[in-house]
Parts: sequence; structure tokens; C-alpha cells
Amino acid sequence: MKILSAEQIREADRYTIQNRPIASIDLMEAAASAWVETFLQSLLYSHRKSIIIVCGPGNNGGDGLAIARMLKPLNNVTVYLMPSDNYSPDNLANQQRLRESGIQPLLLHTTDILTLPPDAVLIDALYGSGLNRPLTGLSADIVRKINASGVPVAAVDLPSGMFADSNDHNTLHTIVKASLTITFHLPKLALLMMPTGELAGEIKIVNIGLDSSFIDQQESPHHLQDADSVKVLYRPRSLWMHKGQAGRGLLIGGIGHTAGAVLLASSAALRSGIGLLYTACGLRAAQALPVHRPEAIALDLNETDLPDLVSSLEPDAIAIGPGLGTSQASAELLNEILEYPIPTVLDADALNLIAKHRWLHRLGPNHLITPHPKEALRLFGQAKPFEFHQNLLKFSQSSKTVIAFKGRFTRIYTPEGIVWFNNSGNHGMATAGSGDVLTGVLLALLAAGYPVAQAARLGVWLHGAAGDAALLRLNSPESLIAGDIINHLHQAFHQLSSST
Ligand SMILES: NC(=O)C1=CN([C@@H]2O[C@H](COP(=O)(O)OP(=O)(O)OC[C@H]3O[C@@H](n4cnc5c(N)ncnc54)[C@H](OP(=O)(O)O)[C@@H]3O)[C@@H](O)[C@H]2O)[C@H](O)CC1
Ligand SMILES: [K+]
Repeated sequence: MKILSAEQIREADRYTIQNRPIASIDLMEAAASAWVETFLQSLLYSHRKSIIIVCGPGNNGGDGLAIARMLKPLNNVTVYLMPSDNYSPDNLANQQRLRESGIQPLLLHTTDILTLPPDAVLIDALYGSGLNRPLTGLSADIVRKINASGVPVAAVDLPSGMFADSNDHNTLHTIVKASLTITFHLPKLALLMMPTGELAGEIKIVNIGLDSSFIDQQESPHHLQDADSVKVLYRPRSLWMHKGQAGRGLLIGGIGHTAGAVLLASSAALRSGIGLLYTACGLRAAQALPVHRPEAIALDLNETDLPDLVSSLEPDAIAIGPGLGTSQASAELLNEILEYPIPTVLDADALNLIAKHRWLHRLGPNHLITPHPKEALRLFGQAKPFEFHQNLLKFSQSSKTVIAFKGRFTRIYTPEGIVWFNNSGNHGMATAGSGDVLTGVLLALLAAGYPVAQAARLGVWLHGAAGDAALLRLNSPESLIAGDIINHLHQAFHQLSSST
């Protein structure tokens, strides 16, 4: 699914009204009705005692007024409206319809009149994609009062005060903090990126009937990746396959006391279909691996010459990093690995070493790096979130390296200039070893012959989907551990293969 800018969404809106038999006011009615349908099914709604709706002067406010009218038969609804000399026509029409339905909106001349009982739910329809400057004055005061009240908020389209695209020049304390954001038709970039995404709470996307052919024609580097968009990448195994064809992988890490990381990555690679796995690691991990995972071939790095190993094994893919450490010996291993033109996943300490030795310029088209935010900061330096995002995009394009930047919506930057925001996974996966599991999955897919960008997209999705299957089973994000992700990889693969 494409992620369009606020400007492109406005164009889609205009195009739909001009080319479809639907008037602007009816599009607003459809949007409000789709919003209400989703809201009525939410946990937030089931907990409310009364509903407070704050409406701005534009079409976001117009949506809010229509939503108020639709919710009125079922609920105790209070509507507040920003005073303005410049209401949009559809906003005015909905003020009229609201009054006809028996609700008088209260004019929000001052924050004093805004009453926020703790057992209410607030619907935020102050500003949406038409925001054209950061909030100040009365609008900012209203937002601060809402945020300080602790009343749960369901936002219409966007939390008010948030720009749909970049918020690098915005102030976070003048953005509504929502528990739920029901956004229209397409995801917006700011909802998928930190720190703004966190202010949106749970995100639901509702179709409002914008013209799909127009949307298809729009150029955008940003896409949301779901099960359907990765299914087309998946290549089922041949019935006649033998283990030599399933790919040969070399995993390097687990030096010193950190054996666990490499054990997890090994298990994940094996559960992701690798044909042969060689795990080159420290003595401790080399002793533990056969007990924990006898399917892997453990090699003690103390007794192994890496160039000899690579030339004798001829691995289809390499992964280096989990439990690698940042010693001089580890740096030498990495230095060697960076010379091979073999598809390679670089994770954890491999990334810290690249930052430390300033080896970023050595990355190229056979490399897939998987930094979490702190590792990415070490690699690429500090920048505001949107600028940082642009920097990653540029680096991927110029070096041809694929980046999987890990987070709530892990972003896969591909050399052709496309960024995929992955939509599987959950907060239970924020746990030790989760990244090592991803490295193992990616190693298996690279070894199977998937091109680097495809392996990254598929692997990130599978990892998230396995985490989702684990959460469904465990019912507790706190109890989910990295091993559970491995134990549910089969369900993620099954989802991919079930309709192919
Ligand atoms: N295509 C769709 O997805 C549809 C979306 N709908 C809804 O429409 C809004 C966008 O509506 P729009 O009228 O373009 O914009 P907003 O309502 O978000 O805001 C515009 C008004 O707000 C004023 N404004 C802007 N920034 C500020 C600010 N910082 N402080 C105060 N006021 C501000 C602006 O007035 P100015 O003249 O002062 O700039 C406007 O009055 C979208 O989010 C959806 O909710 C449709 O309902 C269906 C189709
Ligand atoms: K809003």
C-alpha cells in the first residue's frame, strides 16, 4: 500500500470529487461513517461513559461534526467548535446538519469552557492533513489541556497538530496524544515514524472510496508492506529439492561469554529453511551449539582460519554480528568478511565495529545491515527524524546497500529508492534476542538465493508475523521471548504459502 504525502492526498480528494459521481460533502459523510464504524468496534468506545468531540474550522472539523451527529443516537455527546471567520463549506454544512439533529456546538473561545471528565472519550477533530503551521495560541492551549487531562483520545485522520509528512520543524508538545487514530484511506508517514507515531496510539486505516487509479499513478518512495505485498516474493520449495539446493550459510559470532545470540540466530536460520548451517563461534558457543541445536555444524573460531573456511565451504550467504563483541580479533574477522562479494547480513556488533572503524564506505550491493535506532545513530550520526530517514534513503541508493532499520514499523531501504514500512510484529518482540532471530531468518533467505532486498522484505515480515503468531498464542506481550518467535516461524511461512 502506497504512503502518499498530504499534498498528494489532497489531490486524490480533488480528483475523486471531480471524476467520480460523489460530491465533496458526500465524501465527508462517507469518511465520517467509515470512521464511526471502526470506532464503535474499538476497546476505547466500549469503555466510554460520554463522548466529547472537539472540532476545528476545516474539513477535519467537518468530519468531527458529522461523526457527532452519527454518534448522538447512541451516546451522550458534547461538541466543541473552534471559532473561525473561515469555516470550510463542508464544515458549515455539517454545523447546520448538527444543529438540525438537536446538538448545539459550544464555541471554544477559551480553554476554560472545555470540560474533560475522566470517564469520557474525546474525539479529536481539530486539525488533520490541512495543518499548515505548528499550533500556537488557543489551539496549542487546547491540545495541552487535552493531553494533561488523561482522557483517552480517538483522533480523526491524524492527531491534531501533527503534520502528515515531516515534523522535524514541529513541536511535539503541541500535538494531541491519542490512544487510537483512525486515518482515512492511506497511512501517513508521520504515523509510522518515531517520535510522532507514538503519539498516534493504535492505527486503523479506513477506506473512504478515493479513486484508486489516481492513487496508483502517484509516485511515492514510501510503501506499507503487509502479507499480500510479500506473498508475491515468496518462492515455494521444489518437491525435488535436496539440502545442497536449499542454501549453505555461514554464521559468525558468539565470541566470549555471549553464546546465546548465536544459538538463537542458528535456530532461526534452521527454522527458516537453510540447507546447511555452519556456525563459526567461540569455544563456549561451539560447545553449547551441538547440545542446543545439533542440526547446525559448530566450528570453533580459535581453531579455524576464516579465509580457508570460506574457500572450502563456499557459503551462499554469510551473517556476522550476534555476540561478536568489538575486540580487535572480532574487527579482523569483520575486516575479512567485508572483502567477500557474498550476500552478507551485518548485525549487532558488526555494525558497532563498522561505526568504530569508519567502514561504512566499504558496504555495497551484497550487504544487508539491520541496525536498531542506537546502532543506526552510531553509523549515520545524529539528525532530526525525517532528515535521518532521508539520510538512510540516500545512503542505500548511493552505496546500493539494503538497510532494515528496526522498530515498530521496521523500514527496509532498498537501493532503487523505495522504503517499505513493515506492518507485521508487535510490542512483545521488544525483547533480548529478537534481533538475533531476525539475523538467522535473513541468513536463510539469502542462502536460499533471494536477492538482498527481497530477502530483507520477506525476512522482516516473517519475523514480525512469527511474533504475531506467538503473541496470539501467549496472550501476553511481556511473556513473549525470542525463542517464541523461532517456535512460530512455521506459522509465518504457512501464511505465505497458504494462498500461493
Ligand atoms: N481525502 C481525504 O482523505 C479526505 C479528508 N477529509 C478530511 O479533511 C481533512 C483535511 O481538511 P482541510 O480542510 O484541508 O484541513 P484541516 O481541517 O486539517 O485544517 C485546515 C483548517 O485549519 C486551519 N489551520 C491550519 N493550520 C493551522 C494552525 N496551525 N493553527 C490554526 N489553524 C490552522 C486552516 O486555516 P488557515 O486559513 O488559518 O490556515 C483551515 O481552516 C482531512 O484530515 C480529513 O479529516 C474529508 O472529510 C474527506 C476526504
Ligand atoms: K485530528
